[in-house]
Amino acid sequence: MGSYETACRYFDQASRQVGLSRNMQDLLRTPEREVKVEVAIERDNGEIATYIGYRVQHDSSRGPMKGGLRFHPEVDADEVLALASLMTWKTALVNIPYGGAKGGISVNAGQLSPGELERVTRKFIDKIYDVIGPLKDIPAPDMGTNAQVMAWIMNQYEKYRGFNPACVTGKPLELHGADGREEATGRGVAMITRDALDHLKIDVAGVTVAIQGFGNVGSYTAHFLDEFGAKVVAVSDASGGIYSADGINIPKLIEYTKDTGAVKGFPETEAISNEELLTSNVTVLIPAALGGVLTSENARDIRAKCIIEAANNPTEPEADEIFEKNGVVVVPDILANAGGVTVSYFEWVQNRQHFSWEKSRVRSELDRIMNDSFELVWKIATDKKVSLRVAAYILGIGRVGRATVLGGI
Ligand SMILES: NC(=O)C1=CN([C@@H]2O[C@H](COP(=O)(O)OP(=O)(O)OC[C@H]3O[C@@H](n4cnc5c(N)ncnc54)[C@H](O)[C@@H]3O)[C@@H](O)[C@H]2O)C=CC1
Ligand SMILES: O=C(O)CCC(=O)C(=O)O
Repeated sequence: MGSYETACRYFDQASRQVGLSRNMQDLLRTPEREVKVEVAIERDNGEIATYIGYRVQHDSSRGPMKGGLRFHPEVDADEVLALASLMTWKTALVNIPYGGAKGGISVNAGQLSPGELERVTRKFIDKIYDVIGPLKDIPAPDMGTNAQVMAWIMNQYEKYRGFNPACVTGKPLELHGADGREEATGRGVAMITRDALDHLKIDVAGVTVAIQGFGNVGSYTAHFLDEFGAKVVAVSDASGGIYSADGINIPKLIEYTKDTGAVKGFPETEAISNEELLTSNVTVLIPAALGGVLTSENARDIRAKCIIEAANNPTEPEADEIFEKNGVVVVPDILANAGGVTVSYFEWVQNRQHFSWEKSRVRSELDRIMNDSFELVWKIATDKKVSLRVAAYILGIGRVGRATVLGGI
């Protein structure tokens, strides 16, 4: 099943619950604009390399469109559309004044030199600068991109439009970034994990956790869960996984990966595969890498009581049904990983006001929004006797639907 078909299946389930008409469903699910561009650069060896870049602007009924930019070889039009639609429901769920968008380039960023990566980024902005902007569509980091890439985006955009830091978020602190954005998605995932465990009457202290992916989101999730006293026993990245029944020393692992670039070979752990990580004997499983990793093939083997979707779109609908039947609690991506876009919103607000906040303010506002959103979704799920995913979509779709009706088309 394609990524967008998966996203639509979840949208359809919630639409049926709220009794959305067929015409309204068509309107809400159809993207406003899909952009596909050639991104050609000269490589360091003088050869020409051509990549394809995408930006999908899904919905703007609640405000400028917002969403990350992914550099990964598997990026394609279907995946970017799916991710853009998730952004629409996510920004509505946490009630920040944005619509949804997403972008990406089908490229293996790890195989490019810093200079090549910069040229790819700048060329992409040359191709799309006229459709993005602080009041139109604001990119941010996602897989394979970081604060440096956001700095190049800002600089390139400003060559056309003049000083305008609110045109992109997730920037370095020295270039109008928000203190707290880098950690925000992982911090939000950890907060939501603690909220879910509280409702399940499980103490976060000592709870066993497995995390797939140890990039921005996975490593900060591990950091905050470790601070809360959880026992992270398994972690993986694209190079494979590591396991320790006694719990992995997360601060040391973070230092180790800064030096080596991978979790592989971390002392006092045993090597496991990514598939073994997913089925390891833990209470909490956190996919924090690619989409589509929990499938009908492996869902019955998952032993976790609770899955927190830090990654976007990690669960195929068949797997979701199996989890529901087996009583596995799944906190959906549009709630679990909304901390990143929430602090992106704070960064944009600061840039537009030319006034920066203390990190303590960023953290406390983030924590409040994440906790309030979780409680609201939990209540809808309980009242309507639906899964947390359907409840999260009901909340998001309801807000987008009402804005669309009030504003008109
Ligand atoms: N960066 C952000 O603020 C946000 C990210 N997300 C989602 O979180 C997920 C991770 O994003 P980031 O941490 O930003 O990306 P990243 O590029 O910083 O890290 C990705 C991690 O996934 C690992 N990985 C890649 N392929 C893998 C594979 N086949 N098996 C296991 N691990 C693999 C990489 O080695 C790396 O550790 C994505 O699904 C992204 O859409 C969601 C919300 C916000
Ligand atoms: O920070 C942002 O604006 C977007 C983050 C993102 O791409 C996501 O939540 O999936």
